[in-house]
This record gives sequence, structure tokens and C-alpha cells, in this order.
Amino acid sequence: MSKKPVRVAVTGAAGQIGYALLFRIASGEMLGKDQPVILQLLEVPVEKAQQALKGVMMELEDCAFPLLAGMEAHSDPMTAFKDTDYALLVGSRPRGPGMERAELLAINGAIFTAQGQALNAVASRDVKVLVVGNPANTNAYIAMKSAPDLKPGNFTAMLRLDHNRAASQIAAKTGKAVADIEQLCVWGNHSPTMYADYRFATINGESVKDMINDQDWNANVFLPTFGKRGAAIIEARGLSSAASAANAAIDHMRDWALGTNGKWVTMGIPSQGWYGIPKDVMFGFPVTCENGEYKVVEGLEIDEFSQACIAKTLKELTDEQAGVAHLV
Ligand SMILES: NC(=O)c1ccc[n+]([C@@H]2O[C@H](COP(=O)([O-])OP(=O)(O)OC[C@H]3O[C@@H](n4cnc5c(N)ncnc54)[C@H](O)[C@@H]3O)[C@@H](O)[C@H]2O)c1
Ligand SMILES: O=C(O)C[C@H](O)C(=O)O
Repeated sequence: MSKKPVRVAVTGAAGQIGYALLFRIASGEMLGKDQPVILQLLEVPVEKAQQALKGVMMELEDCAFPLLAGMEAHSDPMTAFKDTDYALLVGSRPRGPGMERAELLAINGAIFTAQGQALNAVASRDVKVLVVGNPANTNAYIAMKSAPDLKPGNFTAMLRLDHNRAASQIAAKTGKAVADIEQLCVWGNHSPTMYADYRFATINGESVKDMINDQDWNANVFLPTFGKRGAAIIEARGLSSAASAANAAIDHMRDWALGTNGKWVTMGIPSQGWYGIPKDVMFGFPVTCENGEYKVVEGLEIDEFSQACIAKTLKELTDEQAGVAHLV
């Protein structure tokens, strides 16, 4: 018997990430090749954006995806999020060359108050929310705080692009296959302060740290290059990453919904005090997923270098959080 369709809301649906995301959701890459979906698409109530959204929907129609059980265009989050099971909050301004993501807070922060409130009012009580719009961690924090009737743990921020970027760099450095890397994680904020930690990582059972054995490369080449990858893409493309961001959003939601089979992935989630991170700070942690739930990998040893990196990214997040106190 075929499965009942689930409702997937996507904001910023006519934007560049939206264009790289929707076709993959509709083809079953996010929730499985046996899971029909109804897309509930939100764009700003502006003629040009709504027209563009209409065009994207025409293209979705032209794909004749067997799993696409329905599709709706919205200009109000109160209708877009009605009964939604999954919400991918992408819609917001991207940064341009020379900007830091935190600078977007003043422009984008308020979007997430309204959308958190709308999710609180009309979404499924089990809705799984992924915030992609930058600065993603603090926007997710705002949305979570604006939705007191929903489970805080169901609000997450995207660090998966960073996780994937770190994996690719390590694969290049070691000359091994990216698919063979296990137990990698990224701590903290989706910003240049985040800390990609390969101390526990293995490739075919061998320690990545031992394979690389070069703390100077870690501190002075790997981490800075990794931290500034988003800016490097903006510099090269003139636009912020889109296909790789959409790919990471698919990875994040797929793993959360369908499980990771014991593999570690990174998710930005509200802390429950793990590793000394204060409650509710939306922080990148290593997790595994099973039965639609994520579980933090606990008990990892945090050495002095890692502690300093984690403290730095935490400080940035708590500062951002303090800066949006008026929005939550
Ligand atoms: N977390 C990450 O790893 C990551 C990676 C890449 C991009 N991003 C962020 O994702 C966001 C979107 O990027 P993009 O390249 O798709 O931008 P874009 O400008 O191409 O598209 C954004 C779309 O959002 C719409 N929008 C704006 N406000 C909205 C609202 N309140 N409700 C609904 N829709 C709204 C706009 O009309 C536009 O169509 C940016 O903030 C960008 O910085 C995050
Ligand atoms: O860097 C940006 O502004 C876009 C995105 O967050 C990225 O990391 O590519």
C-alpha cells in the first residue's frame, strides 16, 4: 500500500537555493523514493517573486514526478505552514562580497519571529524544522523561541554544508574517498568561528588525525580555509552557494527522517547542556539519527585546543543571541 503524503513547506521557494532544492524533494531524494510529498511553497507577497514561484511550479509540474502529490503557492506563513510535517526555512537575504553572515541578522532576524509564530500556530505538532537562511543558528534560535508550543528540539540549523565541506577537504588531504570518512563533526556556529574536528575521524578504521599528523596544517590551513569557504564561493561566483546548500539541506532532512545507520553527522540543535554549552544555544554537535530522532554523540574528550575553539564559537553565538533578545 502506498504511503500517505507528507507536507513539506519551503520558504524562499523562488530563490536560488529553492530552485536547486524543490526538484530533489519532489523526486524523493529527501524523504525516500516511496514517500509522496505535498509542497507548500512560500514567497514574499511581491508580484515578481510570486510570478517567479509560479514559473518554478510550472517546471515542477512538467517533471511529472510520481511522488509529487500536490503543490501550493503561498504569500503568508500562516497558510504555508498549515499542518506541515517538515519546514525548510530558506527565504531570507543572502550576503554579498565582503559581508559577514552575522551582518544579516538585522535584515533577516525578524522573518524568523513571524515564521516561528506561524509554525507554532498551524504546523503539525511534530514538525521538523531546518533553518538555512543566515545567520542560520541564531535565526533558528529566534524561530524556536517564537514557537513555545512546539518541541524546541525540533528546530535545527544547517551545519551540514560545513560538515560536507570538511569531509571533502580531508578526503583531498589524505587521498582517500569521502564516503569512507566516519566520525567527523563541526562544533558551533555556521560562521568562520565554527570548529571542524577530525580528532575522532576514521577512514577504513584508521585515525585521520594520525594519517594527517600535522597540527600546523590543522590550525593554519585547514580551519581557516574551511571557515572561509562560503566567502570564497561568493567571491568566485558573485553569488552565495546554492546547489551545495540545497544538497546539504537534503542530507540534513533525509538523515533526520530516515536515520544515519550509526554514522555521525553534524546538526545545529538547541543544546541541553551537552559539552558545557548552555541550554538552548543553537550549536553544531555531532549526532546520529534513528527513528526520526537525533542523538548527540556524548562523552568525547575535548582537549585544550578544541576547548578554545569551542569557547570562541560559543561566545559568538551567545553575543548574537543577546543581540536578538528584542525579537524573542
Ligand atoms: N546555512 C547555510 O549553510 C547556507 C548556505 C547557503 C545559503 N544560505 C542562506 O540561505 C538564504 C537564501 O539564499 P538564496 O541564495 O536562496 O537567496 P535568494 O536571494 O536567491 O533567495 C531567497 C528567496 O527568499 C525569498 N524571501 C525573502 N524573505 C522571505 C520571507 N520572509 N518569506 C519567504 N520568502 C522570503 C526571496 O524573495 C527570495 O526569492 C540566505 O540567507 C543565504 O545566506 C545558508
Ligand atoms: O557564506 C554564505 O553567506 C552562504 C553560506 O552560508 C555558505 O556557507 O556558503
